[in-house]
Amino acid sequence: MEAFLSPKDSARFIAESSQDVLVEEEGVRRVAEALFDKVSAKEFSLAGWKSLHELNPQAVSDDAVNWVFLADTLNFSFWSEHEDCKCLVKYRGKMYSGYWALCAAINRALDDGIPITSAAYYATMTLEQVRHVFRSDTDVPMPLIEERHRILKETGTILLEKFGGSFVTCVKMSEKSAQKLLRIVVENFPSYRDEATFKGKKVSFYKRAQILVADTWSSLEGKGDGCFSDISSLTIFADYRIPQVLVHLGAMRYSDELMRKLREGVMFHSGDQQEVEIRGCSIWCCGLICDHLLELYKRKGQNMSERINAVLLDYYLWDYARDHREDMKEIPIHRVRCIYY
Ligand SMILES: Nc1nc2c(c(CN[C@H]3C=C[C@H](O)[C@@H]3O)cn2[C@@H]2O[C@H](COP(=O)(O)O)[C@@H](O)[C@H]2O)c(=O)[nH]1
Repeated sequence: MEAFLSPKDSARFIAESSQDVLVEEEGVRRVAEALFDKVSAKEFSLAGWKSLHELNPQAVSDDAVNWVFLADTLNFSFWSEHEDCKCLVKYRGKMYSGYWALCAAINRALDDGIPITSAAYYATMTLEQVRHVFRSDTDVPMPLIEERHRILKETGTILLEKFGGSFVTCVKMSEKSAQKLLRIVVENFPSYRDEATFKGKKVSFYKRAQILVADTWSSLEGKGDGCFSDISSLTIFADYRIPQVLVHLGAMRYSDELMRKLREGVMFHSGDQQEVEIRGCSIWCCGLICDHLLELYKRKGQNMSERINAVLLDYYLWDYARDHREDMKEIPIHRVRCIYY
């Protein structure tokens, strides 16, 4: 059977023949120049994963790695039909939305003595128990709760049967290779197979699998089993926020026809040509931004390959998008209900 192109090769292929999404070379250069002084900031650092995000586990431990595995297994589709009517989770006096609502619900369950990060527990949860753990503090529930229940059972069962119930087993099997861990995840856990067919070719994005490897790297602080020698081989994670911020910053552009559909709130389906173009061009665009950033430092005699990679660029842009929601409201997200991002 024909193999899937890697996310990087998929992005190149998609960007070369994309019709409704364009990577703006001049915009890429401008974004790289604007980020030049940010590279040394904590928002662009591995340490920022913990220091900037109070809900992320702060310890270097097996529990933290299994927390990351659970969070990234459910890390998809948080957008709501109406911005002012969405799932919110209150945790320790603070309201969280979107992806952070998921993390707040996980930590709320742990505080309540529910072993939600243990595969032995989530492999056998009932739908009612899943509804309770991920309950919203508004009358808008977390989207796709039935799918989340199905994925918890499937993923938990596989982790128990093949890896002794802990994602740490997978990490150790990867022998400090990000690509090997990515392969272990995609080959063993079906819900992570974020793939499509584009103009006759089998392409992949592996958004949740790649962010799982990245978050594992961050949780282990890039040390010990998490000292991935090839972490720079990952691409950014093609979600629905990164495209929005790339268009907002002028590094990417949508055709008038696509922008009209986005503004009308048209629902796309995973694998649609325009949806694949948005995701593939986002990956390609960020790869070019990284390349240009490295080049700018190289011209100053500095090799920044340890400080600049797609993971850290992604984290920075994603957090930027979170903090500039109001500025970006003219650029609609693309709406897909799926389990991949
Ligand atoms: N590309 C990219 N996509 C990311 C993340 C994260 C969370 N990572 C955080 C954890 C540690 C890091 O420091 C990050 O701060 C979630 N998502 C995706 O966004 C969407 C949710 O958006 P909203 O509805 O606004 O919450 C949804 O598709 C989700 O899968 C990321 O980092 N990069």
